[in-house]
Amino acid sequence: MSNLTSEISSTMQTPITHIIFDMDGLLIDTENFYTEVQEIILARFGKTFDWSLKPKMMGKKALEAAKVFVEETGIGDSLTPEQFIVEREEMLRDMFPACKLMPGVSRLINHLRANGIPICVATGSHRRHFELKTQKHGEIFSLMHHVVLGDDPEVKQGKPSPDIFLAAAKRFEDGPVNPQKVLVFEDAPAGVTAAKSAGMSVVMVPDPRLDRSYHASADQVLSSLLDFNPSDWSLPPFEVVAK
Ligand SMILES: O=P(O)(O)OC[C@H](O)CO
Ligand SMILES: [Mg+2]
Repeated sequence: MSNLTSEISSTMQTPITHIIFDMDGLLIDTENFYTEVQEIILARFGKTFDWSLKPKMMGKKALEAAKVFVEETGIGDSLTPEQFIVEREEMLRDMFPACKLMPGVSRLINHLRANGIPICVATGSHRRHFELKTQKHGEIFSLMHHVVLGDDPEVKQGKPSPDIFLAAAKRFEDGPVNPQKVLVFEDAPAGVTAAKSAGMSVVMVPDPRLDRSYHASADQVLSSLLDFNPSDWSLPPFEVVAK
């Protein structure tokens, strides 16, 4: 995989004080499960699921993504968005509990906590999926100050609307936090748009299969959280391990 590490594209006016993490595809590898299940469903209709459709779905609330899926694949006469969700659900609920943390998550979260940087999660996932996905990752998620879910009453519209990030910025202990002081980590184009619309800075960690044209609105693009350098954002540096 080529290294994507890019220079920060905007000049920071205000130092970053708070961090918001996306979840699916950023903290945990669940986006691959969605892809796998959608491939299986489309195969039934003699069609293939590919990476031109994936970016239009990822990061969005379930029903919004389902509508895109049936419309764009032209299977709307045979499967409604609601039926698609039911069919997908049966497979996903068995897969989610086995999800893994993405590379670099543990090191980064523990580092930010150890340095007193307030952190939280803003995910399009609803409560039931969140519980399944985090079953084995309680330790990491317990380090988050709060979690805002896609079915939260304050999240009127899912990503790419800024609702979820603005709600997340309000709920920090010392909130509401000025969006200019917030750094968001995202993998999805809809999430990057949502964070930029909220007035926040964004580090994008995209799947390598995502077309590079989607990278343009992020402030920094990385191949992996392992490549994140806190000093780029005037955050406390990782400790150098003595040899
Ligand atoms: O990427 P997230 O965490 O906002 O999750 C969104 C959906 O549940 C999956 O695309
Ligand atoms: Mg995501």
